[in-house]
Amino acid sequence: MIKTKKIHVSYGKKKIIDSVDIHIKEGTINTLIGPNGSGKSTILKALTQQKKIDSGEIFFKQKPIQSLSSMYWAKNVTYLPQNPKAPSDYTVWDLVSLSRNAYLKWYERLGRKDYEIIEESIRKTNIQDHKYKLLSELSGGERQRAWIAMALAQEPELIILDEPTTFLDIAYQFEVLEIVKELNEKENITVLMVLHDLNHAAKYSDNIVLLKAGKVFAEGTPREVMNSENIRAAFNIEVKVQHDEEHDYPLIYPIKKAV
Ligand SMILES: Nc1ncnc2c1ncn2[C@@H]1O[C@H](COP(=O)(O)OP(=O)(O)OP(=O)(O)O)[C@@H](O)[C@H]1O
Repeated sequence: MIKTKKIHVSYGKKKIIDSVDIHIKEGTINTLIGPNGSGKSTILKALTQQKKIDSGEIFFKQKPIQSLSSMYWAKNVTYLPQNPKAPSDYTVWDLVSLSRNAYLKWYERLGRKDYEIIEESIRKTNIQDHKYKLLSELSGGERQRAWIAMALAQEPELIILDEPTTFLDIAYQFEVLEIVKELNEKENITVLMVLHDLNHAAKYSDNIVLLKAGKVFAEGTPREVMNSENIRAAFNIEVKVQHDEEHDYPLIYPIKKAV
């Protein structure tokens, strides 16, 4: 679905992303991990054309992204930044309904199908009890679900999430990631996200891209990427990685900072 070929990105004279190749297969969950400042958000911004690349190519379904119209992009790809902002007088329903604009001509109003999709998105993200509440009245976890409902109502093929679990307690973190997994499995939405929690990345991803200083240090399945050598080299910490029979993904136990 997305393929990058040797992309380079800078801020001013400072090179941030250095020859990065990423392959995102349709129908999979992909996670970028890496230390602070390794370039995860910058890659998401490059993929969503908010940050110009110096060189290289980015393809969405084999087409160069710069050749795609903003309307095509709005219908197919949703990007949720780290701290998405909406007017404080918006209710959950108002927020979710915004997504349907991509499907309407300027003179059209929401139709029956739009209402159905809005209600369904609210239901699937389990936020129906709060749908007429102001966003400012919600907890962090509820607000995050409202944003995911908005993303879903857009009926995208690809959802891009930058740290969707930041500021959430452990229960909400799981809830949000379970919703993401469900959207992937039931709606076949491809997911690309940034996560900081290595165990969450290992549990929820089909493919992990480990970044270090703007380069891809390792890429592959959680089992391929999440080993103590890779984690030590990228994060400078000692970890124990366990593969037990019960879990089909590696469990990572941080031990201490590496010396
Ligand atoms: N607007 C900007 N102007 C200048 N430098 C920037 C800008 N945004 C990011 N950078 C720099 O680019 C580098 C990569 O930042 P980026 O936000 O992509 O990293 P990240 O891996 O997402 O980090 P974090 O885990 O802390 O969110 C950092 O050194 C950062 O200081």
